Amino acid sequence: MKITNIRIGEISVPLKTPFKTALRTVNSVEDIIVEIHTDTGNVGYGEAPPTGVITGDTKGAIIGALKDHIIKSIIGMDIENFEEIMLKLDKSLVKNTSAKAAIDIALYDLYGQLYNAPLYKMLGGYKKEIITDVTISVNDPEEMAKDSLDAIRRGFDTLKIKVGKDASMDLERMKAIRNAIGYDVKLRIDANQGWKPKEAVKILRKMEDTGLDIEFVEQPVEAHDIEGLKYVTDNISIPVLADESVFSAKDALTILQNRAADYINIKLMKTGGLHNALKICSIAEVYGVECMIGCMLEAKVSVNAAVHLAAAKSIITKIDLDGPVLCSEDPVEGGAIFDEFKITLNDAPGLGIKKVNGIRYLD
Ligand SMILES: C[C@H](N)C(=O)N[C@H](CCC(=O)O)C(=O)O
Ligand SMILES: [Mg+2]
Repeated sequence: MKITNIRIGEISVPLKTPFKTALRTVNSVEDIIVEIHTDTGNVGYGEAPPTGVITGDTKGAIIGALKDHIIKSIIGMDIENFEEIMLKLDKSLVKNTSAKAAIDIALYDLYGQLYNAPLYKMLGGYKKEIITDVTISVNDPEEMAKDSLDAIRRGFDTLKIKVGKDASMDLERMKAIRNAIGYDVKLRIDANQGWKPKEAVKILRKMEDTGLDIEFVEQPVEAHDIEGLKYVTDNISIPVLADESVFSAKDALTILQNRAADYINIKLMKTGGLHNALKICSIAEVYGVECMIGCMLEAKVSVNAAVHLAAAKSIITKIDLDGPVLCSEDPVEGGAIFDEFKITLNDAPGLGIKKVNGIRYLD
């Protein structure tokens, strides 16, 4: 199964409501899609969202990385030589993890098709169904309480609450939500780097003292501030999950060796795809540290790949794969079925994607 052509396109999918974090506000998913075509007539699909404030990858940078570096380095190669293709992909240029992830995902899709097996079974096949949380955007406390109640009515039993914007309001936000929803639903919070270390400890201790029952706090401080992350982890009881601080397997090792966080959030757009995400799973297994699998604002192609990984690996115990349910439309035919909180895999080969509708080709 030789790679004969790699096509690049873009899709645009409006969100149901604006997505707001401490880092950005977004109204639609604007992602790059890749199709890897082979001499056997198979097509592998991949996707990359431009999340400049987190990965540094803009739309132009993703297209440039694909056209000027990555495609040239793997065209003509045989999917049977999978390890060799992955080495070429890694070495094609530094950083640019989103462009690499799009290609890595499409290659794994073809790898599954080559051996006629669904990807989650090839990676471990731990389960076939997973349950995701849903994100509540950062707004004023009343609106967040209302959005949380709506999410519970839709069946979600775990909410990921965005905080870290106008820090003085964060305690009020969480009190308003807890008062509205009661204690049967899990609340995890994500500050998206919005606090300083001492400020984070102050706010989180108040949340502890108020009995808000927070499952964990995600990325309280700036991504590069590992010392600050450790300071927060050492000084509160709520567990800390590292997100923007961990891109590579080496980053994960540094966090775990220093006990700078309690959990790791794996995202394919940070790792450069599944092959590096698998390395983080192995490191976490060695340390006995559970992982979350997350996504950026992504449609169903790349989130599908994350679903396969989540279903394959027992070390992934927390799921934040709500990208597709935040979208108002689904451009993807085939693949996993997203029914609000419940995500069910099927046993079609690879990712099981039949078609992506509405692609505007850029080649
Ligand atoms: C969409 C997902 N639930 C999420 O919250 N991801 C964010 C980053 C998303 C983005 O800005 O595109 C995160 O975990 O920080
Ligand atoms: Mg996060």
